[in-house]
Amino acid sequence: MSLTNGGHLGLFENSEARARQQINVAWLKLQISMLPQPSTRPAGSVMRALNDLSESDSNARNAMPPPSITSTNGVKRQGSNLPEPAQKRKTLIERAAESVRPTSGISRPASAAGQNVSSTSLYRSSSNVSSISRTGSISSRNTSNSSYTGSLSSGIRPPTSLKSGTSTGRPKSSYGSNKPSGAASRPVSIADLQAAHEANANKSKQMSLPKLRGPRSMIDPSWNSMPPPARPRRVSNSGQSNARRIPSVVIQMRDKNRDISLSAQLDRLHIGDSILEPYEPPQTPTKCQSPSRIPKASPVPFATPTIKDTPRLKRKSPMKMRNFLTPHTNIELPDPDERYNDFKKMFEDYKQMYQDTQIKIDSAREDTNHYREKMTQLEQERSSQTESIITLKAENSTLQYQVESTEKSMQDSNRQYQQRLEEIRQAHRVDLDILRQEQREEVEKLKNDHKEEIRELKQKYQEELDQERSKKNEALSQVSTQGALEKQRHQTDLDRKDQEIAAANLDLKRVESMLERERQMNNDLRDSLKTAGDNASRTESTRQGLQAKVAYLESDSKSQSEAYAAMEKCMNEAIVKSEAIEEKLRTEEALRRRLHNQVQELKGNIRVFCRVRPTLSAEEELTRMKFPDPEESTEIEVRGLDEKNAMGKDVTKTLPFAFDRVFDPSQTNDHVYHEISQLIQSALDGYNVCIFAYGQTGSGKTYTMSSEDGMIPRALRQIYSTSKDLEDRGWRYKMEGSFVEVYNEELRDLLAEEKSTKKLEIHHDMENEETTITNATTLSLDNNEQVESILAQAMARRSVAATKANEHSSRSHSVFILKLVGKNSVTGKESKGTLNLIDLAGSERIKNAETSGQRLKETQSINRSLSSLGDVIGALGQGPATGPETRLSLNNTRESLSVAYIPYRNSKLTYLLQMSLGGNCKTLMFVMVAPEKKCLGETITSLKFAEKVSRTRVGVAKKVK
Ligand SMILES: Nc1ncnc2c1ncn2[C@@H]1O[C@H](COP(=O)(O)OP(=O)(O)OP(=O)(O)O)[C@@H](O)[C@H]1O
Repeated sequence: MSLTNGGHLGLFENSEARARQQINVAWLKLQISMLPQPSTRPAGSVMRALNDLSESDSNARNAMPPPSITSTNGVKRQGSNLPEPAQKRKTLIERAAESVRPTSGISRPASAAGQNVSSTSLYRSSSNVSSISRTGSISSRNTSNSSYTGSLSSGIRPPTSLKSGTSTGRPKSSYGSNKPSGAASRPVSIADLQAAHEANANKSKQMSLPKLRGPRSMIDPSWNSMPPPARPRRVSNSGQSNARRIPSVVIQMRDKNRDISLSAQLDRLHIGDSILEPYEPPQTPTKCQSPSRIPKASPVPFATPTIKDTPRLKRKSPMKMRNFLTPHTNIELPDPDERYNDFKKMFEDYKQMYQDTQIKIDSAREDTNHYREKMTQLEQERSSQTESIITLKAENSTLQYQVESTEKSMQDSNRQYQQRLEEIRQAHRVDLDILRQEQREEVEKLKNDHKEEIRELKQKYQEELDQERSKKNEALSQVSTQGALEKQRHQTDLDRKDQEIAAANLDLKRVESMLERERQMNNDLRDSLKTAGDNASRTESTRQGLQAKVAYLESDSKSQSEAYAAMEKCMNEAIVKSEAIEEKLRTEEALRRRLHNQVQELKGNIRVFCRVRPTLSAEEELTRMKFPDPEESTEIEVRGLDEKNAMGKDVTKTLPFAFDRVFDPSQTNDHVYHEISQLIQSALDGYNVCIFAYGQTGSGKTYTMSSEDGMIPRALRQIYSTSKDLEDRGWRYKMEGSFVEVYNEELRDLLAEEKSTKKLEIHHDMENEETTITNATTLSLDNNEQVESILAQAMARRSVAATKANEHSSRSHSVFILKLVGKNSVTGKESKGTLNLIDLAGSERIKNAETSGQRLKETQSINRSLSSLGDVIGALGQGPATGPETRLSLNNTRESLSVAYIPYRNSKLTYLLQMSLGGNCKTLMFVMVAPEKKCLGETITSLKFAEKVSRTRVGVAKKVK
């Protein structure tokens, strides 16, 4: 739409511009044609001007650069292609007036040459205007062209700067066109003027005015580039001359400001040898007022020549008036006839020029009419274009309105759609909320139902579970009760079976021993029987002989009496032999006991066994120990503490120890007891046997002595069993046991009632070599059940005592004393032995123990008693070991003190064990060793003490009387 409008407008403006240019050119031609023809030079000037115009026209047509090319002075036109802001549309007349409106460049004074020669100035001025107009035409043409090509730059007009460059737009063919404007100050000589006039005259001859006329302007494209009617610049009349005043022809244009006076121009002609005045530019630039209307052909634009400007010329150059001709001027005047002829010729020229001009006017009138027609057509076209534009604008407005209404309706519909959408969304949201609420309620309801169901199910299952559990519990309790009963019954049966087995074993052993004895006796009896058989056979033969004798005696009574006496003699001899055999058997039993005792004596009266318990924790660091003789098992090597030798080097010694027997950690209580069982037998044989365990706390003393399979229970069982075996040989034993402890140098009864406050005291019967503890509870070991009872009670008391005195459980020496009194009913012999099984308190260094108060007292007491034990053993080893003498000397006589002093009274423990230590008793010491390295110090101390004891020889044990 805009393109079409632009195209229409551009076309219209082009037409308008062309019309205006045509009018201007016609107007110019008309003016030129109306000019009075000078006789010679002016005509030349006019012709030159027309020729310039033609050349300008030609130049414009032929050498006109494209719209974007530079102007004639080489300066590129600026902004010719730039769109101008929209302007108020003007009428064709106004535009025509604008195109001829003089610019500053136009009003600029012409060159000096133009100023000095009026005609030249006029035509050059015309040329200038023509060039300006051509420039304008260029602009118009450019506009026209751009209207077709650019179609958006229809309103582009030549920039003012281009218009102002009139000096640059001067045609090259114009007079002085090759001169720079700055050279205008040079005075022009008459010779120059004449040369110029002649040149113009020659050109005017070549010039054909009719070429400007004719309908060519309508069909020739170059006509479009014709300049607008150039308005002759008002030439100032400043050019004064001291020459004679010559009536000048003034061409008065419609605008009197633009009067061009030929007379003034003629005044500038140099007459004679007068000095030509330099051109003086007008004080104020001449304004070329554009006609508000297209000039009509009717008014006569020319005025009659006047000379009214002459005084003004005089007035402007008062100084030069002195050079005017005066009656006194001595100047040789030219010939009047010649001057007349010149004037006449000039007149003819003017006349001719007038006629030509008249012809031109006519032609111009025709052109004007033609232009008017054209104008009318153009006006019609314009109006039609305007109407079409209006129509198009209306259509555009309608379309815009439709577009706006459509957009508005679209916006409305969109808004309605949005509203509808929002309503739908709102409704959807509401529905969704309702649905959500319903679903939430439903879910809640379902949850509640499920919870209720779950709760009911839980309750139901819980009840069932409880019932099932109660049933199970009942069944379990029944089963457990039955199991417990069954277990108890089984345990009872088991115990009974064990007892039966033990009894059976004992019986078996007893039977075996009895069998052995019976076998022996049988053998003896067989021997006796054999002897008796022999005797009987002999007796029988004797009897038979006697019977024969009786028979003979009957026949001979004397011979019978002699046979009876022989038989009686044989019988008496058999009885004697049998008695001799029994005596021999008793003698052999005594020999066995003696040999057994000798074996024990060979082993030593104080023997030392070493036992290393196994480690109780795998994380503990152990002492490096070696058992170098696994077969004999009598040595042990202990890697000692780190020490520094004399050189200051770290030295770790390996300490070897040798004992009667060494038990490594793998050895059990069974292995240990097997080694001491012969010693237990000695107690039955009437010896005092003392077995004690020595060692630091936690080294395994109680485990070895008092545990269920320890030495005490095993000893009791063996003693009871052996005593029963000896019954077959006539021995009857009475066994009484007591269990005491020595705590802080006090005796406590472990078998007494809990609330017993009886004080225990030790009494030695040196005559009977018997030790008694007053107020101590003694349990009799008369049968197998009693043995187990004593063991159980002793262990219970021991545990009760340990529990009761837990704070001093390892702080006391426990002593189990079993007295064995036997009597052989056959031989009538008696034996008294005592078995002392002692679990000593743990040896402990005070500096290692956190001891204070009661604890310190306990430790001191323990250490003192242990030290006394060592002293006693050491004294026994150093003494004469005479046995009874020693005891007697210790207890009864001061004289014997010199023999040996055994410090039994230094502690309750040694005093209690006085009868069990020394030459007439068999002593076995267990040195218990803990394998942990943290116990290494105590271990070495214990081993050294045990080694000292082991080296002690206390004489030969004797049977207690
Ligand atoms: N040969 C062993 N085999 C297995 N465990 C043992 C052995 N010897 C000792 N023990 C264990 O070592 C721990 C300490 O032993 P026990 O109580 O006999 O030492 P103790 O020397 O009597 O101590 P205390 O002097 O404090 O009474 C016990 O738990 C015991 O069972």
